[in-house]
Amino acid sequence: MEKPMFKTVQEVIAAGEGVSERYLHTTNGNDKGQPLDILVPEMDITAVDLNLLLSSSDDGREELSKLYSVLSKWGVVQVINHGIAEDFLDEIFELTKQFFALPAKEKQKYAREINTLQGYGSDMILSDNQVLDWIDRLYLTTYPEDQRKLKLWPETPLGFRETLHEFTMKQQLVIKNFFKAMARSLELEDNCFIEMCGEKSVTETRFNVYPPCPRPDKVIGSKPHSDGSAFTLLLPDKNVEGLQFLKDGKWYKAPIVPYAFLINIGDMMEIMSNGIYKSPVHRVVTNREKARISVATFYAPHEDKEIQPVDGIVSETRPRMYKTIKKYVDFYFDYYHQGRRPIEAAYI
Ligand SMILES: O=C(O)CCC(=O)C(=O)O
Ligand SMILES: [Fe+2]
Repeated sequence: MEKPMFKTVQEVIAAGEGVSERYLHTTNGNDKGQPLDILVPEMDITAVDLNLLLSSSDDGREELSKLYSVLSKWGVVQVINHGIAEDFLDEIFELTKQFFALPAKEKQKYAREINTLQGYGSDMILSDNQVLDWIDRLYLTTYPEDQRKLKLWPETPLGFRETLHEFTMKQQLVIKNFFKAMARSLELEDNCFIEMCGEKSVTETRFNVYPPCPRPDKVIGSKPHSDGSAFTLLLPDKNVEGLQFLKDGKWYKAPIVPYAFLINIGDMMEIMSNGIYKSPVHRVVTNREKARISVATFYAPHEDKEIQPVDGIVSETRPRMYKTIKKYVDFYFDYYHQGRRPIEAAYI
């Protein structure tokens, strides 16, 4: 059960309250008290061209092997030439900015209710010692259309709803194509992943704002986690860094590639690929001067679908590493807010 809700970060700032204890990472195991704002090296992830990935030319095959190497090394890739126009993506960012700039009262019309996920506000607070993230977000199920809670879809700024609908439909195509490319990169049947996820798969879009934070050394924007999705299409801020990925115990910052989708593997794809593509742990650090915005879309199988390593990926040399799982979301957030990896529950 959820604990009583707190103010949003924007409300805390507006009230001039400063950073309360609830946001502070002390020596609770989060990098053993190391400041959160230390400089970290940049990841060497290459960008892949989605259009090229799907062509059956020699260049296409070369692009697929690039995809294989970057995903098996990092679990995250920059995807360019994905078919969504740059001005449309600018519009998404503009509407996100405008929504978070609305007066608190207006945003509260779309507020998340206690014990639910969708809507505007903070993330769920599941225990008294959960360290709070310096983030406000608007979280909406966007697909299938009959799963939408339209009363939580902002009517202001004007055009938000229509543009989010259009964005969702455009992303469906990127998702299908990316699944196909991943299957080909593993020499599997084109539709194996998408079929396991099923027609009733869900997409959810999470609009994030990380306001400027006076204590970037002790306060985190988004605590270390891996996504519970099959994969996540992320549009990170084009101007403000903050997203970092963990590899072999070290943090690396994600490079900014304007208008690319940064796609990261989620736990469901880690299971379906039998661990060849791993769902990376990532976090967002805060910034003293600048607000940061991002828009993340999670694609996940319907909770009733059984997810397991796909046919053709398990062999004598690579035995099955994951159980068959279902209703992942039921325990995901409990693990998440304790800073634990829910995928551990799926290991054989
Ligand atoms: O803001 C970002 O860049 C990442 C957000 C994220 O990891 C998430 O929403 O799951
Ligand atoms: Fe994430």
